[in-house]
Amino acid sequence: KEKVKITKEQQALMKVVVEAYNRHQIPQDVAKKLLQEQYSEEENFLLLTEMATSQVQVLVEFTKNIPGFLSLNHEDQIALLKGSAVEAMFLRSAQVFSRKMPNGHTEVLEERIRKSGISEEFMTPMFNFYKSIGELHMMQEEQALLTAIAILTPDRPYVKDQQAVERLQEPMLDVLRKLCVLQHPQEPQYFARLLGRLTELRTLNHYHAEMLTSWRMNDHKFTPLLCEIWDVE
Ligand SMILES: CCOC(=O)c1ccc(NC(=O)c2c3c(nn2-c2ccccc2)CCN(S(=O)(=O)c2cccs2)C3)cc1
Repeated sequence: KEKVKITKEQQALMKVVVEAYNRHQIPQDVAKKLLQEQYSEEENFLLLTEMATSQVQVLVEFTKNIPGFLSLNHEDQIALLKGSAVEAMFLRSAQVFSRKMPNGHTEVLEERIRKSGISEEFMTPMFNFYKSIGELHMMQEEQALLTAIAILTPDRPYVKDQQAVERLQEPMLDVLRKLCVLQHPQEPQYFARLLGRLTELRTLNHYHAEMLTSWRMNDHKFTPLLCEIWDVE
């Protein structure tokens, strides 16, 4: 049984990624608003738009701190951000949702999101994903690395130099694999389960695209940043 050991460089890489990941959380006032007063469907939608917009800003800051990302070809940097924006938001949403919130808060939050004008057929896969992430009880290191791995997916549309992206993604996969072995010795398949969530996450891209179309039908407005990153309007 080879002794799994995280090297000094891998420790350093993990530290940079986790610190960048933790630097931004949902602005407390916004999250509080989502949990408090009664809101109309319209106001819930606006709150989610506000939160999703701040999430994109956070995603860009986080991504810039991924070692090596800024040395990628500029067009490829944009292609990776646009290709992973929805997945990164739902990964982050799942972590917010499954965080030990004071009991009752999760239900209220779920209620708000259900009453925000999002079509029903999108809700089920979204909440199933939140629950499947919650069941993993991921450590913050695992959450941060998994988000970086999702962003550094080489086969996003329009990425030209896929090898350069693979060279950044591989060290992340390697340290996450070692971390899973060390943190979950009784669960040899834990790493595989984490990567399986990335596959489930890709299906949410499809649902999200459908959702955007349905919103545009009943002319819901998004912020310029969301329109830019989601390629709408
Ligand atoms: C500053 C750092 O920001 C964060 O950490 C952060 C984390 C999570 C979120 N999440 C969300 O905005 C969000 C959305 C949904 N749920 N949900 C959510 C919020 C809290 C907990 C769990 C889930 C469904 C629809 N989308 S949407 O983008 O399609 C949308 C629909 C309508 C207009 S925009 C958004 C935002 C910021």
